[in-house]
Amino acid sequence: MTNSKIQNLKSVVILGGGAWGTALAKLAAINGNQVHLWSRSDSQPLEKVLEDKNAQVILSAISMKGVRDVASMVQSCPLSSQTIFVTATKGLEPHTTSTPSQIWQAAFPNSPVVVLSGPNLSQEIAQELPAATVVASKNTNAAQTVQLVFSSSRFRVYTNPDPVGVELGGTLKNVIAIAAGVCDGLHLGTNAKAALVTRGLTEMVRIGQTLGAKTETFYGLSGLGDLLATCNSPLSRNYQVGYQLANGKTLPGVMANLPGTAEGVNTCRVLMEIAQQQGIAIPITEQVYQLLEGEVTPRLALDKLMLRDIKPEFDNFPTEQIW
Ligand SMILES: NC(=O)C1=CN([C@@H]2O[C@H](COP(=O)(O)OP(=O)(O)OC[C@H]3O[C@@H](n4cnc5c(N)ncnc54)[C@H](O)[C@@H]3O)[C@@H](O)[C@H]2O)C=CC1
Ligand SMILES: O=C(CO)COP(=O)(O)O
Repeated sequence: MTNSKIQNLKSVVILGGGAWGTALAKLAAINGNQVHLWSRSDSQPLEKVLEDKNAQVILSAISMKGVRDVASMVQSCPLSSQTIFVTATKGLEPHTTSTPSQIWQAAFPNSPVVVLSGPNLSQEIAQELPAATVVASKNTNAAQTVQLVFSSSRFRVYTNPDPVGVELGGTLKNVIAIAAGVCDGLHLGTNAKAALVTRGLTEMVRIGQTLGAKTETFYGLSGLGDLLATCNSPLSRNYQVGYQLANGKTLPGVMANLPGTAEGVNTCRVLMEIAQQQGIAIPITEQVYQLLEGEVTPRLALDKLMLRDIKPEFDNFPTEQIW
């Protein structure tokens, strides 16, 4: 272990004993950090764990529906103002449309908050396969501390100064992954899949720009990288939702048998609210939404996308570059 790593050893508490929290706890432990994985089935209350462990880094891998409750539980615990919060949740809160990092930052306005997101299918990480991720924060020192906590020979961690972009990349791609599952479930071929994923990225960038993200971030690991991983893997729960809907299953039937959380289902609904409020064109998300609501069949959703009004490829292409 290098000197910088030894100096950086931290007391890390991971919140959420699901697939991702468990995988991240193992990654943090590789470097010799003291790691405690807390879940609501833990025999010890959260307050006691955070106090006993003197947590320096608290990472939340709670699914979106539980983030606000868990953040307010943590608020009532005595913590040092130096504590770094890390959020690894990929979702949006219904009605408030808040991202998980916004919820954590509002709960702890004086503490650094870091977003951890990337192409990280937890089952592959549990199998000890190599992967890379991004830790993003406005607080560079906090991002670098978290980078050292998780970096190892099988997990390469990059820092990034655009937490909004990194968080939205991981969140928005889940909706496109549902569409990719439909595409594969209908056996539409490689051309169709490439078109879907590429236009999906355009849609992600459009939403991201409206919500204050940097466009370049979407072309990195947390955007394109995660989009590629999730849209191409049957290990993705979001992909599975789309694949099984295309094979005639109902949404309640798919959700009942899904291992863990498919955040894209809820995210899609929140995105429709945002798009309507802000006037953003998100045609793929709109068809995924109608499919999830049972308003269209997978085939009709495809036809509606293919037969939209014809238009230029890019919204704002610099005219001097057009031949
Ligand atoms: N599994 C994966 O490959 C990855 C998942 N993620 C994201 O991480 C988050 C968690 O994903 P998974 O671990 O796969 O889901 P999961 O469904 O396996 O686990 C979710 C965890 O959240 C906890 N939780 C939910 N509501 C709670 C509440 N009110 N109080 C206390 N605990 C609560 C559950 O008990 C469970 O431990 C999701 O937002 C997901 O998108 C991100 C990267 C990879
Ligand atoms: O975010 C993920 C991979 O980076 C996990 O995707 P799913 O939630 O679709 O399984």
